[in-house]
Amino acid sequence: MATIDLAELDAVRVYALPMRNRFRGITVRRGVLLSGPAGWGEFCPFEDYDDAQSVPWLHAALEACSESWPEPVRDSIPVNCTVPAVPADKAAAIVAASGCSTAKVKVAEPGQSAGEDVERVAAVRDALGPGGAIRVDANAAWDVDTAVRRIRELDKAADGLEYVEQPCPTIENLAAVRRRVDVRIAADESIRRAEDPLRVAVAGAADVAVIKATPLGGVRRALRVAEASGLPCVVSSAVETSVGLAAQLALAGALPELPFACGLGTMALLDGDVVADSLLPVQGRLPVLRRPPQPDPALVAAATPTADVQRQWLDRLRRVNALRTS
Ligand SMILES: O=C(O)CCC(=O)C1=CC=C[C@@H](O)[C@@H]1C(=O)O
Ligand SMILES: [Mg+2]
Repeated sequence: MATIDLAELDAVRVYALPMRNRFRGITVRRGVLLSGPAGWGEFCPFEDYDDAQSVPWLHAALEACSESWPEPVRDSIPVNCTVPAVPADKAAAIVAASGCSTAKVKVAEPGQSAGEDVERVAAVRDALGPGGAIRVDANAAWDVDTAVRRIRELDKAADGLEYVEQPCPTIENLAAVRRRVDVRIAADESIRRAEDPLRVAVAGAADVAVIKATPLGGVRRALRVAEASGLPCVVSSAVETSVGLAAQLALAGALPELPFACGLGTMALLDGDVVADSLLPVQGRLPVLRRPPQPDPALVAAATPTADVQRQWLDRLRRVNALRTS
């Protein structure tokens, strides 16, 4: 891969943006924007990722800075709105404000009950109307028997689920659940963290692959994973700013087939952005850009965290880069 060295970058800017609701246990999203000859990239591994796990995230950022993206085969992408594990009335308001006809609903949040999930999903169905599609994401929280029970309940509350994303932790668990329910199974963490993503397809564990350019090492690498999976793919974000999200849209734009809406409506989860023309869905779609959007200096300045946080992220960037090049 023809990536450049950190020393060759034109600019490095740390950002911190608040989340509108707690999501994946976080309330502030942080990362680093990098500028190179091809434009801007974003390095934003979640803070629970160690340095080795963060290496592909840096590959993704440097790809955006130093290479053009593959030729797209479509110019806009249908996206889902993402509903965090919020109370039912708030969930309905998020769906109504989104303009999207597909919603992805977080379920199985630690500390919440099965009843809260059912209420949230039912409220989302009311807000979407009968024509919309609902998918749920359990982030590997259930064992096989619990998954089978909960999926049946949620399928009923949703009046039909499009798919359930990562109900259980292991590929073997996913395969077992898939044999016992009628709802499609999508693999997310199993692909992101698996040594060999192909195993998911091989084990017959999933109907859909959730593919993320940012944690998989960039658009080109993610395209190879998508192809190797042999499954229909949904591109989903890693809750980047519009800079990193543009790479995910480039991936969605370049996939030969795109049978489902993608999980890329996530700018709505962040309270703010670093670019002026934020990639917020319009009538449920986002454009495929040919190059990353340019950050707005005033917005970057407004999102700049304390000197301590900047130092932590620049240290992290240097450590991960040392691993990348070793
Ligand atoms: O797919 C979407 O609708 C939005 C992205 C999303 O849900 C996620 C992004 C980043 C981290 C994850 O916990 C989460 C997911 O599990 O898919
Ligand atoms: Mg997921």
